[in-house]
Amino acid sequence: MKKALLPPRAASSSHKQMFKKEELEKLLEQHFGHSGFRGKQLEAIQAVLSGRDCFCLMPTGGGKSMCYQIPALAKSGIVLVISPLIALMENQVAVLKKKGIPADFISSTQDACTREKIHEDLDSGKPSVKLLYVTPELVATVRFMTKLKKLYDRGLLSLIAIDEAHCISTWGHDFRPSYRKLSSLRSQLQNVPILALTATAVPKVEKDVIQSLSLQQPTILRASFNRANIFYEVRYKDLLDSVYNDIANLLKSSGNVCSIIYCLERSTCNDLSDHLSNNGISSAAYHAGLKNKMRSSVLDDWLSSKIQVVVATVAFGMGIDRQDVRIVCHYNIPKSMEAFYQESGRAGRDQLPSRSVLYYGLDDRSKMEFILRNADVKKSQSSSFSDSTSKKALADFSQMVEYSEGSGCRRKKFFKLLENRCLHQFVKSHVMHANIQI
Ligand SMILES: Nc1ncnc2c1ncn2[C@@H]1O[C@H](COP(=O)(O)OP(=O)(O)OP(=O)(O)O)[C@@H](O)[C@H]1O
Repeated sequence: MKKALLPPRAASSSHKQMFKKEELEKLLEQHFGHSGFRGKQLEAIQAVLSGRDCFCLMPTGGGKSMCYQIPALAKSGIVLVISPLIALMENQVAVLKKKGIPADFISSTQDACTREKIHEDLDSGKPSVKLLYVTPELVATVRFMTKLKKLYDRGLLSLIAIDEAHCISTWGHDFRPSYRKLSSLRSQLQNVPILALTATAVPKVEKDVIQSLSLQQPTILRASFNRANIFYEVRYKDLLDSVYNDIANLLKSSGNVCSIIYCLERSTCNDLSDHLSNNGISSAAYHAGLKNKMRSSVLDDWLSSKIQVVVATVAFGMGIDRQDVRIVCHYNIPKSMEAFYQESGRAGRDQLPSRSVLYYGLDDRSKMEFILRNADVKKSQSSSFSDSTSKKALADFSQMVEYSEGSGCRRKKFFKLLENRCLHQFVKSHVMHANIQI
């Protein structure tokens, strides 16, 4: 079947456009081979296609990218995708190009000639690119903003999608100062719908994202963040003879499955990876202490299944798109429920049964409490870091401890803690006059 875009409709008349579910499903089927939309995808797509701003909370692996990829195919004009990681952009663009969808990215890693070609296309009468991926840093430059304004004035900008939108919020677990600069988008490009996407379910973050981006009466969509295909388990380090052996046995007994093991310290990544390799498990360490070349070769080997297990610090994660991660282990307790949700959520993005195994020990608990307190002391010396921020970090961590030390069904406990946290914060801090769908 020949793949086609929908008949062109002028970007300028976009606000009145209505797209039927069947039309959009056809695009999904033709271009991506999926038989139907998942979770809140359809609502998000219809919201932005009708010209509305939208805040969309979907779980890790929930299919957030479809929420801007389908609009790019449905509408004339360009969808600008703002993404925090160059590796993630490269990956998505390569996948889209393979499918024959005109996508590109602009980044410092490209040679000048490639960048120039993209700019020439953007300046041409009829740009061919449908999805343009850029970093928040680029958007903050005067040169690129001027280019965006020109596209906007010519009616060629159909949507701005902001991936990992929680990075804009200091309340999020991944705050990035460059995201703050995106707050000027709304005033500069007034009528282009903005779609903010995240898997971070904290109301304070949601409120912050919506306010910082000045979203106008946004459609707010929240899919359930329960990851039904992940089995959650906690193992007590103090009851095990050797945690390293336990992990090796877990991996061996599961077959040679794709796995990530998160450790707090680089030295543990190296040690544990050596131990696993000596036990016949194909593994490598990944952390910020390795040279760039080494890091990308480990990533490539893991993405192409040359190695199955990566033993990593949390430097390995955001935007890593391998669908069939079957096990995510935490060798040390994470610092918060949100961090745990994101990290464990890298398992089972293909929706097949997967496992999260957390190794918990009292020493680790004390170590993390020490780190969180110490971070407070360090920051308060150099800036106006507030006491409440440190209290928050320790309170967040205490929930992680509650999860680890409690008994009964981990899934229930995990999602109850996350939900309570959200409801509690919702009541305290969230007054929203918008179209909210849960
Ligand atoms: N409607 C659908 N039907 C089947 N598979 C889908 C559908 N939508 C997306 N997918 C697949 O789900 C996987 C995850 O999608 P995507 O990378 O967009 O997730 P994400 O929400 O961005 O996750 P993360 O927050 O972890 O980055 C991809 O392999 C994608 O092809």
